[in-house]
Amino acid sequence: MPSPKSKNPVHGGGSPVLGSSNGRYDFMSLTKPLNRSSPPHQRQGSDPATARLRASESPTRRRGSSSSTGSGQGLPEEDGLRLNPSFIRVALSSLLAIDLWMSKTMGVCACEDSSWGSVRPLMKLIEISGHGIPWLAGTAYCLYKSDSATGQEVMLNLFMGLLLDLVLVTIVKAVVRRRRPAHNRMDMFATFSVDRFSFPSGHATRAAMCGRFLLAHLVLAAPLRFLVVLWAALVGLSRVLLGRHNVTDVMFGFWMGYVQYNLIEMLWLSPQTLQGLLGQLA
Ligand SMILES: CC(C)=CCC/C(C)=C/COP(=O)(O)O
Repeated sequence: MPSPKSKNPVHGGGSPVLGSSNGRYDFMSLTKPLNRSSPPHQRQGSDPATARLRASESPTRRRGSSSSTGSGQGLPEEDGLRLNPSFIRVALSSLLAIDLWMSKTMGVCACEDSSWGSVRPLMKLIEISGHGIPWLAGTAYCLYKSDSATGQEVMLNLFMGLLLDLVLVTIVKAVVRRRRPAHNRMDMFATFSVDRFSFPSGHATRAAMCGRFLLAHLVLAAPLRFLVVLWAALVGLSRVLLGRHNVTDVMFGFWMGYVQYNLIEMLWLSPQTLQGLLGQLA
């Protein structure tokens, strides 16, 4: 008499073609027919074709097929469910491999001895142009110096946007915790502890957000507008050339900064809102 385990060939991580003679389970060849002494329900699918089909199934799928007791019904649906996650996993790991390879290849200013090491000082200058401190200090200074209500409104919203950017980037970096590329030298000035992580690039978010802000509110002349776009692109590119970031950190940073600008527009502080807020505080 078969043991309870052999009645349910699905459990125990074993194959439906487990032999159970004298109480022991042995893996049997999947291409050989099952032992004649097996009960009829175990002999289902004992022909070589079905056995091969089962052999190609993963343990998870075998688990899932217990309800159809080897009838084969429901397989196409299960195939759809199982193929997708593995396809996504393969696609993601391929993307990651390409990202790491591209980032390493492009990190040509990562140190002075790198192939483009002589350009490193220029890249570091571009880095400073996208750093949070000059942007916060510059905006606060313009806010203080501005004598028109419109100017103050614009500068205040830019200042709030810069703070929002710092908070959001900190949160995402702390959650994702992706390490910076191995070839990066951590010699950036004024960093927070969360800046040991690289995803997303804070410089890229700031460049995209401030770039959009400048284009929408401050820079109208066409040649200057081109320079703003060029500057934002160079800030992003310099992150990879300096070896600070992987390409995907910068791409995501650009996207995040772009969306952050939409957020600034949505939460725009008008003088009336500001007066209301200040009135509530007083
Ligand atoms: C200290 C302040 C106000 C901001 C820190 C700015 C900073 C160093 C961000 C890191 O940027 P990446 O993520 O692009 O390396």
